[in-house]
Amino acid sequence: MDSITRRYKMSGTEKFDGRDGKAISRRRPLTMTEILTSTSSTLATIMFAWSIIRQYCPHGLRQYFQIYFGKFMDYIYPSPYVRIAIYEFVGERFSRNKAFAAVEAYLSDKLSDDAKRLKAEVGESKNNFSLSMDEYERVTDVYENAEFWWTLSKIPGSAKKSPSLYPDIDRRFYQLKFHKKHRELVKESYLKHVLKEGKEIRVNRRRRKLYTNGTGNRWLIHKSTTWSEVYFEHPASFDTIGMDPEKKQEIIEDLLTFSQSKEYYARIGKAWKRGYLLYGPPGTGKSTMIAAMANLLNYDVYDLELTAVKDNTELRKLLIETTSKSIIVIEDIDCSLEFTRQREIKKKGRSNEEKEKEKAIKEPNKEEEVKSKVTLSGLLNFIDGIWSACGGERLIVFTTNHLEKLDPALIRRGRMDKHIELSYCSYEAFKVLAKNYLNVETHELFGEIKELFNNVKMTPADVAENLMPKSRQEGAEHSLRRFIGSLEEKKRVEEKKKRMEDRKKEKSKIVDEKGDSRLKGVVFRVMNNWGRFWVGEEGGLRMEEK
Ligand SMILES: Nc1ncnc2c1ncn2[C@@H]1O[C@H](COP(=O)(O)OP(=O)(O)OP(=O)(O)O)[C@@H](O)[C@H]1O
Repeated sequence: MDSITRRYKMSGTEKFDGRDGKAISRRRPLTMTEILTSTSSTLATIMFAWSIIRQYCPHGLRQYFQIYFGKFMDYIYPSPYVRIAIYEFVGERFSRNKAFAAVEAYLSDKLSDDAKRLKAEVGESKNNFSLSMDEYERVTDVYENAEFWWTLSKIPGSAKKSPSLYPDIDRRFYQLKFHKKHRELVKESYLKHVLKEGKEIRVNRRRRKLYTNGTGNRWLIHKSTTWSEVYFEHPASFDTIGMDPEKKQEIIEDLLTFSQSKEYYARIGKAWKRGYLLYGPPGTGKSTMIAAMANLLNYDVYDLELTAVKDNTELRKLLIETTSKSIIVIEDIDCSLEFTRQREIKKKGRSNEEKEKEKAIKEPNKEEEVKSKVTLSGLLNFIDGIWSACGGERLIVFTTNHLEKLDPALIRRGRMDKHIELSYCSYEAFKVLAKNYLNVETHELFGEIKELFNNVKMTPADVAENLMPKSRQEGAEHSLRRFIGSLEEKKRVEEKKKRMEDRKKEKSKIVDEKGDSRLKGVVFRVMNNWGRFWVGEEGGLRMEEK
């Protein structure tokens, strides 16, 4: 090869003759160095071009470029995979996509041990980090022997401030990739499965809340009562409730059956809700039972203060704002409003006092606090009207100390499906409380206590208070002896009260008898003096001269 030939260009595969420009057909394979050099120079060119595009090409145009480049690549090399994107925000109003949240929860449960890019946030659960996949991490999921790949990606927003109401932020989305042969499986069941599981994980992980409706901002904001919330942290459980074990088990079974009966309620065409009426004297554990129910079923609690609700429309609004998996509670329903046998009172005619009350409700004084105009029919609609079906999976619980005062329409079966009486402490209930408060399952003093329970009525609240150790040194025996002392004292008081009542009854009986004989004497004398008396004749009456 001469010096002229050495100046010839090399293209890698063909060599050109420098004198007449014709290609010489001789070929030789590229060396490794040549491949690396040409690849890196191509990459450098692409990077350079991309950085120019990024810098000078408008955001919208860039997106078009990406889309069409993707389409072009698909045309050259058709991919057997299908991709589905689930965006974080959707719609014109940029509301958060519930599907995105469900997928996030679902995937956080599927994170494999070899996942490398994770995100830790302090979630709703107290003092706990929740881990989820970070951007561009990939999770593989297997469902019915098919493989699915999930990645979290984002479309970067423009750096410039957007003139629109909603800022042009990064748009995050989950991308689901699967082979096209699984398209039907995805459409039919996989996505539903992901949503269902994801929602369940979210519900189980959430910190439950206790809502109440107040009148705090009534005059300032919307002039209506709204729910305010705190975290629900009541520790009561059915294990700690002192009551007859069989009755307790029956309630637990009932609650669990309800919570697992979605399909059943749908099949019989009934809204998925159940009403419980808890009644009994004060301090028998009605509120404690509501907390135990919420903890058993993992439900939120809505404590509805009826006197703070302006009217039936506001009541309906509050109902719509409640979520599923919740207990709506109206405590002391007999004191809440005029629901106590309202219709019977109407029939009999109302006293002046009642008329006054009604007038006060009709013409509320603006200076005063809210005067509720919620009616019995409004409340009945709240319980089982057409609106009561929204949300589903809800318990409605009423509590009362005076069952006899309530309007029968309010508590009939179908509205209040289960009536639970919570009564004075029995020996069986005492044993549960002794176990809770003193960690004692059996004791020689239990026999004496059992005997005393046959004659003494004590509420579980009183028993609990008596069993509570009064100092750190106090042992179980000391507490039990003190408790026996209280039972005996109560027995003495009750016996004395009974004696006094008996004496009172005896006295009034004597007075009645005396009164009776005096009255008979008077009638006899009157009849004698007037010389007349009444005689019945064939069902009628006639007056006769003696
Ligand atoms: N059956 C029970 N088992 C365990 N503790 C109980 C029981 N009943 C009452 N207590 C205790 O007594 C206290 C008062 O109970 P709770 O408020 O639940 O009674 P209530 O029936 O709702 O009373 P009220 O009708 O006055 O609202 C609670 O702090 C609870 O610890």
